[in-house]
Amino acid sequence: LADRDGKIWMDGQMVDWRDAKIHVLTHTLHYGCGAFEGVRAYETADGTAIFRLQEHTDRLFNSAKILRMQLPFSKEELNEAQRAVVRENNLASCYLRPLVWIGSEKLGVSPKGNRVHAMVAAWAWGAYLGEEGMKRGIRVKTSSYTRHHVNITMTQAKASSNYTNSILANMEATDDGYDEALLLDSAGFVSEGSGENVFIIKDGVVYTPDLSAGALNGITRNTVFHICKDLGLELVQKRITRDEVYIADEAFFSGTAAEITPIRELDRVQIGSGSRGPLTEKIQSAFFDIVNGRNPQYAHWLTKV
Ligand SMILES: Cc1[nH+]cc(COP(=O)(O)O)c(CN[C@@H](CCC(=O)O)C(=O)O)c1O
Repeated sequence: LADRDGKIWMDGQMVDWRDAKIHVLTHTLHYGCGAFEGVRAYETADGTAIFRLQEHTDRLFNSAKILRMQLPFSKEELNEAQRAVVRENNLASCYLRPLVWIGSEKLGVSPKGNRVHAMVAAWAWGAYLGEEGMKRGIRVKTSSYTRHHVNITMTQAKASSNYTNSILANMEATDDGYDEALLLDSAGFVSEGSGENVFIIKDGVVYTPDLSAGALNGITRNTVFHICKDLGLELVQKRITRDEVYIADEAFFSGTAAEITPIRELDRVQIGSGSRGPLTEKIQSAFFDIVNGRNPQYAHWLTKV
């Protein structure tokens, strides 16, 4: 990803892609205390627009607050940086990665006195879990790694350091021939995927783990809440067990990168028909209508670049 043409917004300046470098003694590189966002821009009939930009920027600032990082830029500056990066790279649709990190003034556990930096990059990124998976559903394995306990890492922060847990879970699952991992919390209840929130559907009711299971408060998860309301589907947040997933009629992941990705089996147990379920398809279709600007009710969620 490092060797390409383009521009990256870095600490207030638009720099050439290949020049967007940091020193090897950068504090976050060693200790992982940084925060990031995953944001998507979609091509609408009215031009390219970033989906729920403000919510993502709000979460980035909340993540930084939780990590006791004082950001040197305002929310407005970060919003404008994201719009500019999409324009500067002439991207009709893309994935944006804002990142904030702690600089290289000194090492040692305490980063006090180190400068806090910010950057935004954007690039074209298709179906996170594959086009086929979006239609047919993917194969998921319950991870042998436990999702963070809510007081071991800060699960409402999209913190870089939280992702070693995700990386290991995802690599174990794909090494075992699956598409993604599903992590349980320290009490054994379903939490989320390595990079997604999870939903199941049973007898027409949509369920998702409540946030006490350590899942990130996903913006796409929240978008699904609105879609369920629009479709007249009851949505319940509750503790979910792995065997409730086995006997569900449908299941899917939600995320900015993953969008709405159906799950067709967990641990080689087929879920429902073993393919994308009918309600999942309705939710997925409603999602793409919204992000592509075809649903005027959600025009306020789209920020033109
Ligand atoms: C752990 C986790 N849980 C839930 C979500 C869904 O949150 P939201 O995007 O606000 O609906 C994401 C986003 N994962 C981001 C990073 C993916 C990556 O590979 O990096 C993303 O989807 O952009 C997570 O990383």
